[in-house]
Amino acid sequence: MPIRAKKGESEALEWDDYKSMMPFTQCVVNETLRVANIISGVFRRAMTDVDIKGYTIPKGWKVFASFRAVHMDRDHFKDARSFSPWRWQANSGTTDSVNLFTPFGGGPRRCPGAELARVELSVFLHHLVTQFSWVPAEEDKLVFFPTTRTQKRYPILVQRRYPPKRCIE
Ligand code: HEM
Repeated sequence: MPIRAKKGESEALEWDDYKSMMPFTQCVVNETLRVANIISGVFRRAMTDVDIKGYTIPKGWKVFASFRAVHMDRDHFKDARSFSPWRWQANSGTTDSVNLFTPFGGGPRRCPGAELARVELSVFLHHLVTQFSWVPAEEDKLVFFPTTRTQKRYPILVQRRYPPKRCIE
């Protein structure tokens, strides 16, 4: 792993090491969170009357802010239903503002575990793809409603790789 190779044998990996490397893994994590986030949105209560795009959300009403609706909107993400990590390479992956990609919510209640979740996903993906290979155990089907998921939870047959695959990031 290039990150490990840059450090001394007994030197621990640090946050900056992780942040400086694995750029494509970050794209895969982003794309996974865009297409199949476990959380599809958040509830908010209007503390006052809120005017938005010609509508009024009256004080006290609850609204559901659907991240999923935005993340799967073709106007913002080309071929929105395609899993394409490469879309995150060129730019932020979206056509404009940061509010178009909010898998961890936003504002003062934004998920405090966001970076931990991302690093855990990155470490998991690194070990999965470098040390294991897999094939589908049975035919499965991808569905997009009410959320993105596989009908049979995508059962797989896993094999350890000998030797492990080299990481090229
Ligand atoms: C992929 C993994 C995760 C996703 C997609 C996720 C997403 C979210 C979202 C959407 C919210 C609501 C944010 C809002 O209301 O604007 C939230 C809140 C929260 N998350 Fe996460 N989360 C993840 C992992 C984690 C982890 C690993 C931790 C802690 C170790 C964590 C701790 C929390 C806490 C404590 C809140 C409540 C924050 C508050 O209400 O002030 N989450 N998360």
